Amino acid sequence: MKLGRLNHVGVATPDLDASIAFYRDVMGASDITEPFVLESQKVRVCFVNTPGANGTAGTQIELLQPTEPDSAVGKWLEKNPLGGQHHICYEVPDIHEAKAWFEGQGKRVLGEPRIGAHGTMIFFVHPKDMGGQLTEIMETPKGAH
Ligand SMILES: CC[C@@H](C(=O)O)C(=O)SCCNC(=O)CCNC(=O)[C@H](O)C(C)(C)COP(=O)(O)OP(=O)(O)OC[C@H]1O[C@@H](n2cnc3c(N)ncnc32)[C@H](O)[C@@H]1OP(=O)(O)O
Ligand SMILES: [Co+2]
Repeated sequence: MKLGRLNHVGVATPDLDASIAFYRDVMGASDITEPFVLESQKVRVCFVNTPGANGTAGTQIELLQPTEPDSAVGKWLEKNPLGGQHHICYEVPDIHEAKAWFEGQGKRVLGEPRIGAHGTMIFFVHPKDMGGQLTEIMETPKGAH
């Protein structure tokens, strides 16, 4: 498998609108997308775009507010009520090759690949098999970079 760029850091929050204000007013972010609901993950989500070098797209902060307490982010917030860093997402050229790669090393892939917030296929690898880090793997969008 060929590891691609760091696509985003997932940050869970109990209050998405307050977090948007924080990134805008405290962190000086000037490019924050409109929030939308992704039913399949039970989250309301938006992206803080950070600039890359020489005008390229940088890494994103993915702000996540659960729409239901009984969800991955809802359960995590129960233990971490202030919110904070929830997962990290790397791009790969081929999602099925990446799944076979991790499974071949005995890592627990959580469910089947599905469409994520960027419109390409994603899967998650269990944090207990990844040094404590919930890891999202995302197929690079066609034509990107
Ligand atoms: C916006 C869409 C999408 C995108 O396109 O980018 C997203 O990013 S959606 C993000 C939300 N979705 C997910 O997180 C899906 C994958 N997650 C899961 O399937 C579950 O959260 C989980 C990782 C399997 C944990 O679920 P569960 O076992 O039911 O929860 P527990 O609370 O019992 O946790 C067990 C164990 O794991 C530790 N844990 C849980 N979450 C994390 C985390 N984010 N980072 C690190 N560690 C985590 C938890 O603390 C427990 O440990 P112990 O207490 O030591 O047992
Ligand atoms: Co994510």
